[in-house]
Amino acid sequence: MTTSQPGHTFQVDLRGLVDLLSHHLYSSPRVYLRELMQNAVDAITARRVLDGSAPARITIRTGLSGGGISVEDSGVGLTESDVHSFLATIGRSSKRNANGDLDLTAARGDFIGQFGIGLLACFVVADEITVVTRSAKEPGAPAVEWRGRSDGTYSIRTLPAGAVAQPGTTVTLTPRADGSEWLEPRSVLQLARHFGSLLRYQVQVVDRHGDVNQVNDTPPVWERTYRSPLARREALAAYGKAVFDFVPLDTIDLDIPLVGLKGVAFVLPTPAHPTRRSGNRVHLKGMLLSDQATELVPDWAFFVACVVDTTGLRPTASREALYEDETLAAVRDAIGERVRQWLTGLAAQDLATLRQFLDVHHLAVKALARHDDQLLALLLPWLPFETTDGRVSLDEFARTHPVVLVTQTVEEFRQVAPIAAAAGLGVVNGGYVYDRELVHQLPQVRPGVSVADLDPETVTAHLDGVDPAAELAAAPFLARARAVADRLETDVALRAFQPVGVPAMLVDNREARHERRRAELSAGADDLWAGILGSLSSSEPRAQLILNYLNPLIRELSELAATVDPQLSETAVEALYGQALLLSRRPLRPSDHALLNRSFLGLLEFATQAADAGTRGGPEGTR
Ligand SMILES: Nc1ncnc2c1ncn2[C@@H]1O[C@H](COP(=O)(O)OP(=O)(O)OP(=O)(O)O)[C@@H](O)[C@H]1O
Repeated sequence: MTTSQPGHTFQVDLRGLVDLLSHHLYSSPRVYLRELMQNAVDAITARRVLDGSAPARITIRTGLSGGGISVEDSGVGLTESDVHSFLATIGRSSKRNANGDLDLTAARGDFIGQFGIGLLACFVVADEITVVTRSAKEPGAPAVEWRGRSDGTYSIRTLPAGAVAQPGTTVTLTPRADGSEWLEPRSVLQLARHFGSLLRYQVQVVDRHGDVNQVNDTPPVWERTYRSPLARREALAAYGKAVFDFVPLDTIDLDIPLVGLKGVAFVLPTPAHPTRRSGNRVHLKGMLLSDQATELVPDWAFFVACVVDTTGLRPTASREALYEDETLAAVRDAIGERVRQWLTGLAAQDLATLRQFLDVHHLAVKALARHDDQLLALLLPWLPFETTDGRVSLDEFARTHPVVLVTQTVEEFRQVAPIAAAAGLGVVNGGYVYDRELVHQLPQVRPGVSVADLDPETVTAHLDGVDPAAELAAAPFLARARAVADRLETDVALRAFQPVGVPAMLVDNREARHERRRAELSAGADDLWAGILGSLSSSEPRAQLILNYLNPLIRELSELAATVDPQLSETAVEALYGQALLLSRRPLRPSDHALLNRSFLGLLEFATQAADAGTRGGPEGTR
């Protein structure tokens, strides 16, 4: 029979707990200074609830003897019993309500801290923390000195009356052997500026010579008053340059009262890669929480980098990231909506900036417009595409081409663009990511425009036929050309097209290419596979080698076919095929390389023989 034991309480290994919370919660030792500044800010906030005119000063002193630093604040201070219950009890915080529960309203509204563990971060860089404090709530109570050590022990003593002149707290750190670099004067000033640039109370760093450096520059640049909108824009741009090291293309004001969020989205002046998102800087009540908060803006808005200060978002316990909750999701949506409004505003009133923006970020906008009908309607006509008329907006293109043809791949576009353009067809390169999908959505936005996929037959159909007599005269050459092309699974046609300089064009589509690949495999396969591959054979159109009758070389080859060495005609056809293949800019297969090689060497041989024959037949002594 089991008997239930009276309640036991967990035992805590203090050394282990201190080690866990100080060394393993945070990503870097540097957060120690953030925790100290944050406690100082919270203490001043608490004192100002008692006395609205109380001083609000935070002084960080560096270069103390032994290499330590101290952080002194004019905050609310602690009585002896406060010290026992808050400083010396891990996990207890004065920033919760009386019954010990987290009073979220007060903690979020007024204080930065809430967990009761922040001070322990100092043990990453310090062996000992000394807190000398005098309470503003009980001015008659003596000042108290508390010494906490990284092994989890502490001592406490009351100081004689008059030892501390004013209410407030001074926290002093004695460095650890391996943490002293973080307490060096230069690191301290850098860290204080990094974390504290937007803190609302004055923060100064004073070195051992008494030189004073300001840490913060309040109010934030977006909350100041300016002579003119231009002066404001310039100030924001200068701030963007200082923080992100780029001059923004434009700035977007952010203001979400629901979570007390204000700040600015800086539009990147150069293209950003969607997967390499810019780091947003999130301050919580002035204190920098993260400079890598990608979660603050929707994925699609990767072309902005934000700096915001908020009172209403929750930090994780390490205070290095935002807590992912519904509020954060709502903030993300609100920022997305603001960026969208900015784009709408540009389309309505500032086309020059819109064009500048699209030049840089069209890819981002294309990604976004696919899922956003409003934005699609707004921006699709302005988006630049590669077309047979050059790089133009779809609106411009559709004005001159009532039927907009779009290719499926870049190589299809490369292959047919010059010929289609010469034949009066309007083709858009749909091979880049999102482009084909977007072009097909154009009729929704611009009714009356029609969009169709371009197929090779459309192009061939638009090329002029050749006069029957000329075709007849070219019959012997065409017969030889067909024999060669047949081995390459290709048909041959004679047409007249521009530009004249192009002797032959290979019109092909994906199905035809698959068909050729299947034939190649089937030729090299054993009986079983050849049978299976053969059964997959389809009657899709083959690739077409279209010879240009307007081209002088083709004309000569067709006219002289009867008198030319058949071997030369065949090599010439192979060379034309090879050249058309190169023009199509398609990746070459080993068999294509072999063909190019063969035909080039073949032509060289014919040329050498011809030169040789010419020399022999020439006057004596010319050799
Ligand atoms: N400079 C200070 N002035 C007055 N009280 C302080 C000061 N620093 C710390 N304290 C007291 O010590 C308590 C514990 O501080 P600690 O930094 O560990 O946690 P916290 O600030 O309450 O919460 P968090 O872990 O979120 O930072 C605080 O709640 C506060 O009561």
